[in-house]
Amino acid sequence: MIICHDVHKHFGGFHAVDGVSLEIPAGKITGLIGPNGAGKSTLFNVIAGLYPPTSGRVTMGGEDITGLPPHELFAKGLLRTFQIAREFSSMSVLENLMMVPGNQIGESLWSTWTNRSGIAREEERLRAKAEDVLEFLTLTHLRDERAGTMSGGQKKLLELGRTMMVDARAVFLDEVGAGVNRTLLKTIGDAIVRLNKERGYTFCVVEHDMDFIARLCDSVIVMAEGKVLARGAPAEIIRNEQVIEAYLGTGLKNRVVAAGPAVLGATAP
Ligand SMILES: Nc1ncnc2c1ncn2[C@@H]1O[C@H](COP(=O)(O)OP(=O)(O)OP(=O)(O)O)[C@@H](O)[C@H]1O
Repeated sequence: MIICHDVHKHFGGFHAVDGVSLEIPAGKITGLIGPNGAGKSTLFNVIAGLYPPTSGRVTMGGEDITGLPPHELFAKGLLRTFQIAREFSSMSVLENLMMVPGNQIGESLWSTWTNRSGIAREEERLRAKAEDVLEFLTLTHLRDERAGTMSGGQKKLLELGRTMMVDARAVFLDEVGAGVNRTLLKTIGDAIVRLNKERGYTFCVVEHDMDFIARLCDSVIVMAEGKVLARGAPAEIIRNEQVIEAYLGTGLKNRVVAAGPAVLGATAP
């Protein structure tokens, strides 16, 4: 379980995250939603070690991980993906996956002279693992394509695949559905559910598409203006008046309740 204890992140006088305490239960899929500028990405960045918090603590499984750099969190199995997928565009899809695990034997110049068979075995192991990941994500047909030629949605699947090359425990996904077509979004959603059910991944998902959140998440945390506004099952959250007001303003709330969840899926004004 990952717990934020009264986390603050200030940029000058601006309180982007303003006293957030929340729990992300192990082995569950938790949604993090809120209007634009609510502080979701900033909180992700604090948890994933990209920003030190101004104050407060983050723990994982009882261990204090506050302010640890991303590579140390990566080694502990905590990974964050980005709104814009980052791939090595001139390398093949397969090579992008094989790049992920750090400290490969072949990375040291000395070992390239002294341990050639060890390097070959390591490469074979990585290749087999990458092939498994491609099959899991239904990307095998793209294995030799240059990653830069993939569609936005395929790049997001590849990013999910990169988390599978290491023993991830907790994965933070930032707007994995943004700009992705419905078919690929379903593939991404299915992969998340399978990783959760079959491999025990813990997920925390920032997403504006409420249908996607409702399909995937066990519970949803709502942030607004740097604070936690509400927490509950997706069905409760889409009917929570405070949440609707935070997204759209009081005057529109009756229309939202009548229209159902998809309206919350629209990017807030
Ligand atoms: N590095 C920064 N310096 C100054 N202000 C920042 C910085 N990063 C974020 N902010 C501000 O903090 C607030 C919260 O931004 P954040 O990106 O965390 O919101 P968000 O909930 O993820 O929004 P969105 O859904 O639009 O991605 C915004 O007002 C943003 O302008």
